[in-house]
Amino acid sequence: MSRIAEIAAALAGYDAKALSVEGVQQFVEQLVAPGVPALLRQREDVPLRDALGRVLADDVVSPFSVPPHDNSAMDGFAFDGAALDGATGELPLRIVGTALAGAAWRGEVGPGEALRIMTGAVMPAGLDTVVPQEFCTVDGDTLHFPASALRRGDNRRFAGEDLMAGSAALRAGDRLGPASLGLAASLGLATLPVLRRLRVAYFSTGDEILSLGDAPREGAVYDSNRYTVFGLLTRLGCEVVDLGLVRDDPATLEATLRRAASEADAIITSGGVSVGQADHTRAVMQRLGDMAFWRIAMRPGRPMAVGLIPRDDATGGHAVLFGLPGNPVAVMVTFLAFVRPALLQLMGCHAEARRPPPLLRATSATAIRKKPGRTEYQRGLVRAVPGALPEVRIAGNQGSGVLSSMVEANGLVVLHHAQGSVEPGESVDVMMFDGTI
Ligand SMILES: Nc1nc2c(c(=O)[nH]1)N[C@H]1C(S)=C(S)[C@@H](COP(=O)(O)OP(=O)(O)OC[C@H]3O[C@@H](n4cnc5c(N)ncnc54)[C@H](O)[C@@H]3O)O[C@H]1N2
Ligand code: MOO
Repeated sequence: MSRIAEIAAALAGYDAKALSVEGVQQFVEQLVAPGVPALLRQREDVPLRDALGRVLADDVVSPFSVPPHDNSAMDGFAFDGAALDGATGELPLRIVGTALAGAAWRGEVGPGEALRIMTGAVMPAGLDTVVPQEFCTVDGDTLHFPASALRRGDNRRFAGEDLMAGSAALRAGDRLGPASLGLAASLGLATLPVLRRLRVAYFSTGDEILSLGDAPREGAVYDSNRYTVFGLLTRLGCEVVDLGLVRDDPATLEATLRRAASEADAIITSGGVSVGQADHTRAVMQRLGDMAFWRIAMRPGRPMAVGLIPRDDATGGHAVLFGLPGNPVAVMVTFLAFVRPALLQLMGCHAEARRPPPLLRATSATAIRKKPGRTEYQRGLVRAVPGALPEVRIAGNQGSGVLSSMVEANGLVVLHHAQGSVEPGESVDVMMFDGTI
C-alpha cells in the first residue's frame, strides 16, 4: 500500500475533499516522520556564531555551575546579615576592605564589619547580605545605613542559580536563538554540534506568471510567491534551492520535480493544485509521486497537495512535496499552518520547538462574517490597549490574492472550525507573526 493510502486508512473519518486543519496537521506529521531519523544522523560542529538559527544535535550538560560562586548583585557593602536581627534605626559597620569583581577577597570580615563589594564580586564565606551603596553614608572607615532598608540575604546571587553543574543547559532539538548562544558561551563553549541544514527546493508554476525582469504583459502577473517562499524558508533556517518559474508543460514540470527531489529534502510549489483545465501540475505530480490532493475546510488555502517524490538514485529515498495553492496569501497561510511544523520536524526540532506561535486573546474592533464548518485566518492589526485586552482590527481587503493587507497586518485572527460570525467587542484568538512569517 502507498504511504499516503496507509496514513489515510488509519485516520478516522478521513475525507480528502473535506479535511479539517487539525486533520491535515496530523496527516503531515505522520507523512514526514519516517524521514526524520536519517536526517538526524547528519551533523557538524560549528563555531558558536554560526549556530544561530540551527538545530542542536546533542544535549549540552553544564560542566560547572554558573555563576561558579555566590556573588554580589549590587555595588555596595557585604556583611553578615545576622546584624539585622532585631536591629532598628541606623546600623553602623566598620569597612575592612574592598572586593572587586574577578579577584577573590582573602581577608576576614568579622561581626560589626563590612566589605566594600562590586557587582559580580565573590561573596566571602560568612557574608550573606549586600547593602547597595545608595542606602549608605560613609564616614571615614565607618558605614551607616537604615536597618529597615533591607532583609537578610538581599542582593546575594547564589552559585549555580543560572545553571547547576551536571544540569541540562540546552536540549537536542532546540532551535538556537540569541539566548542559547549566550548560554553556551557562559559555559565556555566555542563550538556547538548542530544538525545539517534542511535543503528545500521551490518553484512557481503557471503560464500567466512573469519573472522579475520580464516586460509586463496583458493578463499576466509577476511571480511574488517565489520571493515570499524564499523569505519564509530563510527565516526558518533552511538552505534554499530556487528552481525558478516553470512553464505549464508536462516535460518541463517533470524534469523540474525530478531535479528537486534529487537535490532537496523537501519541495514547495505554488499554483496548479486546484481544478483548472490548463494545469498539468497535478497530473505530473500524481504520475511521479505518491500524492494526496485535498480540499481543506479552511480559508484561505482550500486546495493543497502533499506527497512523496522518489529520488532517481538507488537510495530508495524521497523528498516531501508540498503543492501550495497559487494565491499569494494562501501560500503564506498554508505554510504557517502545515509546512512550517513539518519542516521543523524534518529539521530535527523537538515537539516544543515546533509549536505554532501562541494565540493571543484580543477584542475585535470589527464585525467579522464567518460560516461555521471551516477555519478562517483573517489578517489583523493588533494594538495594545492600556488596562484592557489588546484590540484587533481586520486589515484591508481579505481576498486571498491581496498581499498588501498581509504586509499591513501583524497577526492572523484565527476563527476556529465551529465558530460563527463575530460582533464588534467580542474577543477572538490572534496568532501574532512575531518574526515567524
Ligand atoms: N472552480 C474552482 N476554482 C477554484 C477553486 C475551487 O475550489 N474550485 N479554488 C480556488 C482557490 S481557494 C484557490 S487558492 C485557487 C488555487 O488554484 P491553484 O493552486 O490551481 O493556483 P492557480 O490557479 O495557478 O493560481 C491561483 C491564483 O494565484 C495566482 N498565482 C499563482 N502563482 C503565482 C505566483 N507565483 N505569484 C503570484 N501570483 C500567483 C494566479 O495568477 C491566480 O490568480 O483556485 C481557486 N479556484
Ligand atoms: O486557498 Mo484559496 O482562497 O484559499 O486562496
